[in-house]
Amino acid sequence: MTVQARRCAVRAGATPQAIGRAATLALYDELALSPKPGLVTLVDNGSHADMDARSFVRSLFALRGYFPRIAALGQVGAGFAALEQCGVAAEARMLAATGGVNTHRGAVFQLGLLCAAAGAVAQQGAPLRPAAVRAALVAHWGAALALRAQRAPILPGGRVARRLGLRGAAHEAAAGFPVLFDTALPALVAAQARGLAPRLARLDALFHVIAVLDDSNLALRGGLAGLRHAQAVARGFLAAGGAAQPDALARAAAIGRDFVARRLSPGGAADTLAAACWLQRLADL
Ligand SMILES: CC(C)(COP(=O)(O)OP(=O)(O)OC[C@H]1O[C@@H](n2cnc3c(N)ncnc32)[C@H](O[C@H]2O[C@H](COP(=O)(O)OP(=O)(O)OP(=O)(O)O)[C@@H](O)[C@H]2O)[C@@H]1O)[C@@H](O)C(=O)NCCC(=O)NCCS
Ligand SMILES: Nc1ncnc2[nH]cnc12
Repeated sequence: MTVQARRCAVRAGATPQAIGRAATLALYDELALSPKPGLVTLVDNGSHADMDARSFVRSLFALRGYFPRIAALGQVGAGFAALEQCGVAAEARMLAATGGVNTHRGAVFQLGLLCAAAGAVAQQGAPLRPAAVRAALVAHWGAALALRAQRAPILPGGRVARRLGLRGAAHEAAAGFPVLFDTALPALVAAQARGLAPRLARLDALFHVIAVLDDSNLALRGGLAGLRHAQAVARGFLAAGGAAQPDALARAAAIGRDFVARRLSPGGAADTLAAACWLQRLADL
């Protein structure tokens, strides 16, 4: 097979179905990571009385058709209104599957947009590199996202973020997901390059995200003080060596107990970690 033919064959793997399946797998990568301060894992509900691993698995199952669908919309150059309509319908399916519990609303938004951007890159026949996905997101829907971010937020998290002057999900998207591309993915890649196993590399990346993200879940649950506490604790964990520490898992579990005691849950950071896992999975398509 010629080099050119091999390249085409490689890109032929970047179908909306493959892009979307990678999103579902990446969300499971996130769910399965443990310990994860304040968040739901397969063995711990964190700071949540209303959801557990079953809620998230049901949610993933309900969203299994959404991510390929929105990637296909991106592939045909759909406008933001069509993406938003697709996302709203997916949210409804998610809520129906979870009995009204908000498991992946942020992931429906963040990973949905990213899948659409990956679909647009695949349509150009280009490799699904992170920089190409980021550029496609901004080029196709950057202006619409900037307008979307100006809309008065409806959700309690978005309202708290606006009141506190934080960059909530809508603003993070309008900025081209800087924490994902400039913090989460580089931290994940650097941890793997240092030889950390996948579990520890993902844990290290999660703490890098918690340390810098304006996570509206933390602000909603703990106010600005709660958000700043979580960020400071994450910085402390990283300053002590992060997930490379010999007792990293025990330290992360102790931080989890602290977050649960304060009812803190960095749901936005969890979604951003999942998106970083998804970007890495794209390289295999
Ligand atoms: C644009 C929307 C996200 C809504 O706009 P809004 O500005 O209101 O968004 P936020 O409230 O700021 O965030 C919504 C969810 O996004 C995650 N998130 C939080 N901060 C950030 C951030 N800085 N960057 C990226 N993502 C962020 C987070 O989602 C995760 O946490 C939720 C679970 O945690 P939990 O504490 O349980 O949350 P609650 O249920 O609210 O609290 P309790 O009731 O349990 O106490 C879960 O959603 C995770 O995914 C924020 O919650 C968007 O919703 C929207 O417009 N959607 C419709 C259209 C659409 O989806 N389009 C897709 C293609 S355009
Ligand atoms: N594992 C998790 N626990 C709580 N909220 C989340 N949002 C996204 N993933 C989550």
